[in-house]
Amino acid sequence: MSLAALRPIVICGPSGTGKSTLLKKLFDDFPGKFGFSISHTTRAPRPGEENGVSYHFTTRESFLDLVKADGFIEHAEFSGNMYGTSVKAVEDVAKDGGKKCILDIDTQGVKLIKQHHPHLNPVYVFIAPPSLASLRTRLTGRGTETDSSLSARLAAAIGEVEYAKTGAFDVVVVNDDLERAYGVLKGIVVENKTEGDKLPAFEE
Ligand SMILES: Nc1ncnc2c1ncn2[C@@H]1O[C@H](COP(=O)(O)OP(=O)(O)OP(=O)(O)O)[C@@H](O)[C@H]1O
Repeated sequence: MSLAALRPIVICGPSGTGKSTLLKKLFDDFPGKFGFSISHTTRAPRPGEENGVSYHFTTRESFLDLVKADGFIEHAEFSGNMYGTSVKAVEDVAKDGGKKCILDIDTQGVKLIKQHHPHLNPVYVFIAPPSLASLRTRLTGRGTETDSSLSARLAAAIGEVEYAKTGAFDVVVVNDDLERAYGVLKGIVVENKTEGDKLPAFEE
């Protein structure tokens, strides 16, 4: 398949909106068609982890060199180790792996790609909840949140929805009924369709 047909797919949407659920269905249905990029990290490999497979293991010095060279789409430090998604790792999924790269990132990451790495030319997909009330129900139902993490995620969701309202995404998928939403997502990422759903007004 041509590299143009293997444009990376950026999947973005509020926490709890169902991104992982939808992507799991896609990976299960189309084994070998999609891939995630391999991240860089400065942490030491654990037993069984292979360089270039689990992660690109690197020294802090080379990691920082790559940061300076604007080689990362996003990077962050967690408990003393640096982690990042490099531009090259995303390109390699198509070039070396022959797969479409799926990037599950937040709106900050979307903004960084648009500002610093537009040549990646991804298809930007926003996964929207049907309403903020349903997002609250899903996050509560998942059983992973405390009161404060729930409030933080809902506050972040409002900011993400506001960003989506600016037209930053090529296409929107409203995850109301899972099978219906999956059908729309599949149309976009497998059949290269450009029609999605209308972004809800979120006026509650
Ligand atoms: N269409 C749907 N209808 C009802 N529940 C759903 C639907 N899609 C997903 N869910 C449920 O909503 C919860 C959140 O889904 P999921 O974990 O996939 O969200 P996420 O967007 O990946 O969140 P995060 O960004 O925090 O990883 C899960 O419990 C999931 O089973």
